[in-house]
Amino acid sequence: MNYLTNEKLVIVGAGGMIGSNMVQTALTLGLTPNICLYDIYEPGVHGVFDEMEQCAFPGANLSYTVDPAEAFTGAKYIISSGGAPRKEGMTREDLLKGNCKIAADFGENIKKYCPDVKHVVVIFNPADVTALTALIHSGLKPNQLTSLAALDSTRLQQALAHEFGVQQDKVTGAHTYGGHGEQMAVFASKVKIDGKPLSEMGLSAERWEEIKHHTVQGGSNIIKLRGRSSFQSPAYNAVKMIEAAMGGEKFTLPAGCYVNDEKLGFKNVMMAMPTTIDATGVHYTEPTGTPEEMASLQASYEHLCKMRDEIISLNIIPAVADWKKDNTNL
Ligand SMILES: O=C(O)C[C@H](O)C(=O)O
Repeated sequence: MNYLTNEKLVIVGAGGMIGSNMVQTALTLGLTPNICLYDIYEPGVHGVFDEMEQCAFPGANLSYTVDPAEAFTGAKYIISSGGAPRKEGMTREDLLKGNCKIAADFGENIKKYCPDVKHVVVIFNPADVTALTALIHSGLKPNQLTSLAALDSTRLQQALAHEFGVQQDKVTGAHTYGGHGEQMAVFASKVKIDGKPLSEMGLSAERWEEIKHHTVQGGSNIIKLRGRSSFQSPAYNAVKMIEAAMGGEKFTLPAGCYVNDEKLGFKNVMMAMPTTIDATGVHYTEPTGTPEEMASLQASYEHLCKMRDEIISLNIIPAVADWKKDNTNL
């Protein structure tokens, strides 16, 4: 097996459904043989470790631990699904306080044990705010950390593919920006169906609203269908982001990234933007769209600011001016 790199990848929350899927996907895609499975629940992570070894991936060099020092030391790439998942009837934001505290500890562990880590992906909810929390506590540079949001774009792509009876990869430009929550901004203006602009496909305004709703409710729909929150699609998307950061196939779906941009008017938040992830990290470009789309992005941004300010008021992250003193990269 030719792996992309030999550097250490740590999967946080490896004993859970998302975590175990990430381990398997990373090995199947041949990212690195050196994967450390970390979780606080020993039997769970031990069980996943045993199963992964029993898959007998050629050349794999797996380890598992419940000790953060052992897990993080020497890590060059980390994906964390280490927060609580939501249950039916909850929004992602109901997890804000508990999961942001977990994200703060996660960031501190990075600072303490692996400050030279290359790229980190945070995918537990509300992902934009947990990722911001981890970034602030870790001391990493903004282009070294991304969060889950791409899933909303693949859901939009899926819905449009079904609508027009085309293969999913024939739908391009189906992107959502802003937060990975009820206030995400779903953009239509760049969508093409098999090369033809969506505006020329005869989609009614009413049907577009339904597709938008399906996209926004994508995570809740999985919970209704499966009785638990999604795990295969976030796992796959997260591993693809790390693959890109390792120098593999570029990741071009909108990922959550840190934005502090006077010109764009988006300041001190993590949000989904038009992004590319490659071996140099995550890079964003300016989102463009119709006035309505830009207004929905502005509303999504303002909502993210409110969540950020809530965790500042809970002392989980410092006030903006203070976090900039602690992490001059931001
Ligand atoms: O919706 C969830 O709770 C999980 C994830 O964020 C998703 O979008 O599927």
